[in-house]
Amino acid sequence: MDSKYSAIGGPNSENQNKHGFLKRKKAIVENLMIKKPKFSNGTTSVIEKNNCHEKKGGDQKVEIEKVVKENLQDARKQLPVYMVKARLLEEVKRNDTMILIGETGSGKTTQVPQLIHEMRLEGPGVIAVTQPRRVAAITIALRVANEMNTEVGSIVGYSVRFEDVTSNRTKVKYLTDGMLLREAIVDPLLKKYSFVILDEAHERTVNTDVLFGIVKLAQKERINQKMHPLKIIIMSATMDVDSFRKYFNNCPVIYLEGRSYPVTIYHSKMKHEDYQYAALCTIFQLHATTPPNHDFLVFLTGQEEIETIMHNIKQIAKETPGPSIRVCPLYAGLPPAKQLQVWKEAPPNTRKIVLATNIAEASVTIPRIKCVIDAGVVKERTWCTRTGAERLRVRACAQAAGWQRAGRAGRTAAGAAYRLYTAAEFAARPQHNTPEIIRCPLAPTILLLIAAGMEPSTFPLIDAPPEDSIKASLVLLKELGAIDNETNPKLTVLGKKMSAFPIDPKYSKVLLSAPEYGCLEEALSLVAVLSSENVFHTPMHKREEALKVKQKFISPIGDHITLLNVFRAFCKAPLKKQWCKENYLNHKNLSYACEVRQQLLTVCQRLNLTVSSCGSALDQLLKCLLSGLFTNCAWARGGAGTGGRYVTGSGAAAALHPAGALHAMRPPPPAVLYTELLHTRRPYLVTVSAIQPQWLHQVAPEYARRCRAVR
Ligand SMILES: Nc1ncnc2c1ncn2[C@@H]1O[C@H](COP(=O)(O)OP(=O)(O)OP(=O)(O)O)[C@@H](O)[C@H]1O
Repeated sequence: MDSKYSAIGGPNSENQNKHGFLKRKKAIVENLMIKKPKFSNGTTSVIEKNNCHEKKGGDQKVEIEKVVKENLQDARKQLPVYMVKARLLEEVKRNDTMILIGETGSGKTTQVPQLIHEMRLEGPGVIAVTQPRRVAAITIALRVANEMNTEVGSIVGYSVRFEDVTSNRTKVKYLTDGMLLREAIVDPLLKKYSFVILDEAHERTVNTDVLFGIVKLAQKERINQKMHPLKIIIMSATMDVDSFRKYFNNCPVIYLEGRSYPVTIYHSKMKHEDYQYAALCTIFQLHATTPPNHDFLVFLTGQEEIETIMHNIKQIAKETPGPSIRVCPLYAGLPPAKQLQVWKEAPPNTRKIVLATNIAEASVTIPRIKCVIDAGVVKERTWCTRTGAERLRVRACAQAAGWQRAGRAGRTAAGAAYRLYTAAEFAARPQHNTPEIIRCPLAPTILLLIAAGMEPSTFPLIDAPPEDSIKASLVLLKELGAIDNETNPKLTVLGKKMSAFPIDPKYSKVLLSAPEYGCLEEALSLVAVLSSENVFHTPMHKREEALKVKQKFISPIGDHITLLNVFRAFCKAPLKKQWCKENYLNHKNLSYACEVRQQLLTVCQRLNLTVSSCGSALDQLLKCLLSGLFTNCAWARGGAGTGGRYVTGSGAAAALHPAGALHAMRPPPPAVLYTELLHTRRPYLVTVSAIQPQWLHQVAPEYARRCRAVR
């Protein structure tokens, strides 16, 4: 491991202040002038030399496309996986279950399914390849279709939430782990598939963990029923092999050696208090010293942070010599079409800087990325079973994530990864992430398991979640009316309908109750907005102005109606982009909410629900919301101070979030309904509406009795 890198222009006493980067811009530019580090240049790959073909026309275009296709095949053949294909296929034939470990970029995700298909080992069945993230499933399917010289949606397809690009001809199907899980509800034996390849197993998302159990049971049952066998392949570059091997009955583990291109890792020589600032410094130092065709990928924690840094890069770039810069954000809440912009080639002499969360961490290849800048942090949610509070915190990511991130450089040429933390800090980190199943609410997963006919208490999991977490989720599902009892749960008619929606059961209950309150029109809009990221855009430098504009949407009833006002106004606005800009709203997130609404409406229509509007009777909408979110009530405690002090149904004390519509209300409402109990610096109720205390007794009498003691 190399430690040549010392983070350049890192924070010092002069330029450290708490007012954002713009005040530091001068310091950054000055630092650039004085210290120019010597970093090695990358090399150019065959694919890269030819990927300008789309701009040419006529015969020349056809000619160039042919060369690109040939080069794609040449590039494939150079991949470590391809080089050992005969041996690998032997192992695939011989074993029903196997674990495949290979370096990032060795060709596991793109090649293994293709090789299996080329030999027709899948027979009449389909090869499913799961990915924890939709952007990976889509881009890999596009790449593999290209390599196989076919259109995506025919032999190669993908299926992600709200988008299915497959057909009867599809033999290699990339899909998110959540989608395969949903398919398992309808067909727990996964009969359509002859292979299930679970990729990026180290990520340990709750969906992948559950799928491990589903495929294990399906494989066994298919043998019992003398059906065609189900082959299982577990893949990763960085996983905890021993526990997986034990779980899969000591199946063989195949190690692949070699990677496509080298990645040099550089660690910071000193610790950074402020990783955002260190990231900016590093971006501009590398910008000054690397050729323009070296694109950068920077790992940060979330949308707001990405947008702030994007703004700062654009400002600093105006005063910085060198090639032009194109900044591309990449985070989960970004609408899918916007996410794919990242794969568009930048114009000549322009450097692309991708600012991403961990969604770009595994599986994806963004061509031309030669420098990865890794802040080494991730935003993680943990859940407290007792209070129902979610804690959102930025924490150091595991070593496995560090390796995955570094692996995003060196995909199409040699690359480098700059870690904004020291080698000692890296060594002190845990090797793997805590599995998500240990720290997240389980009601959605348990509902899916029951819907698939599984028994939650005996379901085989690699790591069992805490017992109280399972119990709390069963109690919630019972109170939502999704199951008949908690000890030997069976799905009710309502529960079956709830499992048809690809959303949290609390929200599917809201939609299913809406016809009773005559407000499905509004409920659909509200659930769609709540399913998307923050619709308000409050830039740091225009905060006052943004808050002033927000006032026109604010409802005295609270944040839910405020959100509905925003969404309705957005739908009516003719020039949406311009309108959002003027109103400090996030156009991307509102557009995404529109797409989600359409999808949810389709499910409602399939279930024959009556879509009607409650007009100005907004109490109806709040009662309907309460039918799904009744566990999210809080009551004012005496001596209401700033923001109001509340206690939730589970006894947690929390304050109204300062950004909420009710924060300044005096006196604070006696009872509220909140969407989230979030613990950042202190516990806050987020997205809150005022309700009448007696509504809870009308809407959820059983729960109201249970939590009376707390109040
Ligand atoms: N969209 C793409 N554009 C250009 N090259 C690509 C693309 N996708 C894959 N490749 C090439 O194929 C190689 C293998 O990618 P693949 O995703 O199969 O590797 P992997 O072993 O699964 O890596 P990881 O563990 O990081 O997911 C990449 O290193 C890159 O050279």
